[in-house]
Amino acid sequence: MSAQIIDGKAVSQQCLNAVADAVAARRAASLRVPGLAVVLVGDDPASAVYVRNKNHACRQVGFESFSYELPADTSEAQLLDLIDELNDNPAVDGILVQLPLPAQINSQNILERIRPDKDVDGFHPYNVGRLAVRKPLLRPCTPKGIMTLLTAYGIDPKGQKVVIVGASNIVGRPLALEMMLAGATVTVCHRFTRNLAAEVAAADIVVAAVGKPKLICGDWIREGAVVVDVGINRLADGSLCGDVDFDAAKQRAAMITPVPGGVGPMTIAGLLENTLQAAQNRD
Ligand SMILES: NC(=O)C1=CN([C@@H]2O[C@H](COP(=O)(O)OP(=O)(O)OC[C@H]3O[C@@H](n4cnc5c(N)ncnc54)[C@H](OP(=O)(O)O)[C@@H]3O)[C@@H](O)[C@H]2O)C=CC1
Ligand SMILES: Nc1nc(=O)c2c([nH]1)NC[C@@H]1CN(c3ccc(C(=O)N[C@@H](CCC(=O)O)C(=O)O)cc3)C=[N+]21
Ligand SMILES: [Mg+2]
Repeated sequence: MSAQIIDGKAVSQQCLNAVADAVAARRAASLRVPGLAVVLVGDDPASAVYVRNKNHACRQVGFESFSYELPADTSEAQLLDLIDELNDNPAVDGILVQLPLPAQINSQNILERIRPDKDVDGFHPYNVGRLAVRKPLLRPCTPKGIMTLLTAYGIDPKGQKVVIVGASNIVGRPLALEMMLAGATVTVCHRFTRNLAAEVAAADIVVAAVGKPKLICGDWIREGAVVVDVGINRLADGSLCGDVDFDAAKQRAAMITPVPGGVGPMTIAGLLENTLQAAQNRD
């Protein structure tokens, strides 16, 4: 048996088409075209790829996109000034500051400076808190994208045992909240988890978000489980690979997301949906 491959690229395209239709409707109603500002500090090549993908998606849906590429030695004060400017710019509906930031900048100070209603990453403590109390406003893009992808494939986490490997603020932790909200029984694994293989083997749905190539072995996967691979690891030969040993896992899973073409495009779709939502909320 070989798993069905979950096509994140195709589902993300449907999401982007829906956003594009909404933008066209706004234009027809003489409403503002949504604007997304993306800020990149330094010249991390992987980050530059994401920024390019985001700009491309903005063009595709008809958003206005503002791109800021600041030198690696930018100070925290300079970046805070830019955030203030974007917070006050009425053409900007969403602000995304690409993480990680250089060491001289305290990321949390930056994230907390972004107006919560323009926080399309959903990383501001206000938006995290709204999700935690089950009243989400802007939801973190990768967890949101994963929930959309599962829904598109008819996978309902309600009552299922979901095991999330990774507990970061940007993926694992908010995904645990999303899954709880959806009625799953959730286990979150991290560096101090004692028997990762046993936790994964108990899962109906496994999500890997660690950043270590092939950390999750194929023979850990329960027969018939759903596998969602968030990891984006660049190998020495330049190719991309996830956190799951894909070829082995697909022999056991019922469905599995590939890397690339799985969760990554859904993150971008989630970001553009959030930006549209932020614009609608500000009308
Ligand atoms: N496809 C997409 O759209 C996106 C992909 N990514 C990718 O996902 C991956 C994870 O990103 P991110 O969440 O930012 O990463 P972080 O490095 O912020 O978090 C990694 C998490 O994994 C845990 N961890 C580390 N080693 C182990 C281990 N051996 N066993 C179990 N848990 C472990 C850490 O535990 P602890 O908390 O104890 O330190 C931490 O919670 C990366 O490859 C990144 O590039 C990220 C965002 C979006
Ligand atoms: N403030 C902030 N918000 C983020 O959402 C954020 C961030 N910082 N820092 C880095 C991570 C990573 N991330 C990805 C987004 C899209 C793809 C993506 O589009 N991937 C494609 C193509 C990848 C490629 O070809 O390189 C795919 O998986 O098919 C990947 C990774 C967002 N992140
Ligand atoms: Mg930092």
